[in-house]
Amino acid sequence: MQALEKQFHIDCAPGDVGRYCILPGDPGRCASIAALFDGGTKIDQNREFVTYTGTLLGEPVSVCSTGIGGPSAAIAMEELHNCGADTFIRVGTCGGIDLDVRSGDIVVATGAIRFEHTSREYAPIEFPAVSDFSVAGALIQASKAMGKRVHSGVVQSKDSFYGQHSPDKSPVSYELLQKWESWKRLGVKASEMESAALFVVAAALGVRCGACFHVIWNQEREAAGLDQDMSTDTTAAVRVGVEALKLLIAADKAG
Ligand SMILES: O=P(O)(O)O[C@H]1O[C@H](CO)[C@@H](O)[C@H]1O
Ligand SMILES: O=c1cc[nH]c(=O)[nH]1
Repeated sequence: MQALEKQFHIDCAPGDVGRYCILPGDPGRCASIAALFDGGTKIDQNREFVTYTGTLLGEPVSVCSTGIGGPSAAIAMEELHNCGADTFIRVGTCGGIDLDVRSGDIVVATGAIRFEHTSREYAPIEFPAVSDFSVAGALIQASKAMGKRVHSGVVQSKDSFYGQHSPDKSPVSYELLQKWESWKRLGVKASEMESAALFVVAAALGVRCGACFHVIWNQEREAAGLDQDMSTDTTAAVRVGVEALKLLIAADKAG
């Protein structure tokens, strides 16, 4: 399809969004992210895609929700790119896998397991889903500056939320359970749903993408009888994403 002026899903056109974009999954997170921009104002809302634009350090920046899963995340990234964006930070939630990852911590993805199908329509499975190095570095630096407990490493991206949480109910439980055991033994930090698609689409488009997450819970800590609360306040992860964007803007301005 030819690139339209007004993009088919996000309903934005070139000039509506900044070069720098934050991508939450949840549309309900957009207003609070835009509140951290200077002059953040709502541009449009269509389906799961809610877009605001403002500035940070004088540079136009946007937030656009992706909805849940790789297909809609890939659409958001492609259409934002068509409007001029080239630097993306996913700010999401995740469930911890590694026992050291606790509720309320921050996870920064260095790479993502491609246990989803969207990325296969952009690159052969041998191609790794990796975060942009400078974006991951900015996210780790911002987390530490805020005094947060932060973990960096590989996350698992999947298509089925309940395949993670109720694998026994699935007719393919044999595969879900065996691979989950592999993720644990390989030191995978957490599970979420969009990063693999975003990292691979970013590679296909030649743009930068990183991701940070608020840890809601850790089912492995619960299974091991370790302390385990539920944490739903994503404020810190949102601030990490915005502060990281400022670090990237400042570095880009410095050349
Ligand atoms: O909180 P968000 O960004 O949506 O991220 C996580 O939460 C959703 C599942 O509850 C999935 O989208 C997963 O990746
Ligand atoms: O456990 C979780 C929490 C958030 N998102 C997921 O995909 N899994």
